[in-house]
Amino acid sequence: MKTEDKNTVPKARIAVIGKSNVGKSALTVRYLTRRYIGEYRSNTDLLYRQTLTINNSPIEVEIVDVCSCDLEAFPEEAIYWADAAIVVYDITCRASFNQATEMLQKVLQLRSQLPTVLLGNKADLEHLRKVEETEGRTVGIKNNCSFHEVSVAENSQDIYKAFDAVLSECRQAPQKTRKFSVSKMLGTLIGNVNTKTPPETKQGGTVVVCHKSDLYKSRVLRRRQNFTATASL
Ligand SMILES: Nc1nc2c(ncn2[C@@H]2O[C@H](COP(=O)(O)OP(=O)(O)OP(=O)(O)O)[C@@H](O)[C@H]2O)c(=O)[nH]1
Repeated sequence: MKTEDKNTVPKARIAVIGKSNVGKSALTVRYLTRRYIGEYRSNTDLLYRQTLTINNSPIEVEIVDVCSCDLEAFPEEAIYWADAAIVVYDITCRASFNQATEMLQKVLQLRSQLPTVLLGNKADLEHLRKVEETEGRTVGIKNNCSFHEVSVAENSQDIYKAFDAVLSECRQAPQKTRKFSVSKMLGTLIGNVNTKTPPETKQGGTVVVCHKSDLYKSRVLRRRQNFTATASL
């Protein structure tokens, strides 16, 4: 987490990763907007930015929703970029669980102290379940990270608990040295070399649509604002 000085709002970055179609975009949008949007275009990474209040204190949160379209490659840059990771699988898809398990291990190899959560999504589809809850819990325990089964569709309260807990952990973590600042990177992402922050929307959030391979090189392809209104995301 980055804190620039006493008066600035602390910042935290979360990478949401997992196999394609597990519900990463739905999860991120649900957490930030409380809304469920069923269908998303999914050929780009999305960077969300919003100021939230956690434990009565503001925190500026950036969440990268990593697109899984590129042969399911491990999103290493996102993990180096992040202050926390949320690894998602779909309880109706064994392959997504296997991939989440591998991803979790890789995350912790690269960043052993990174606050990490394992989420088994689509818990509403009990009749299609292929992964038992105990299996997820066991992987969580083995990797020393918290675990929840959730349904983004049904607005499980554990979604908020998981994000809020990881953000609280970020806030408590000592500041780490960054290769580049959040504001500078975002400023560059939106094509503003003066590093001014993008205008806030009424809901206080912005979403930046980024090309997967260019996100961490700070090159923007397109910008959207007011993501709560862009239901086609
Ligand atoms: N039944 C059910 N469907 C869900 C849930 N969460 C997401 N979905 C659906 O799962 C599909 C994939 O959701 P996305 O959010 O696009 O998944 P993603 O992981 O971002 O997919 P990629 O962008 O391909 O990586 C969509 O049809 C969602 O409506 C859930 O909790 N329950």
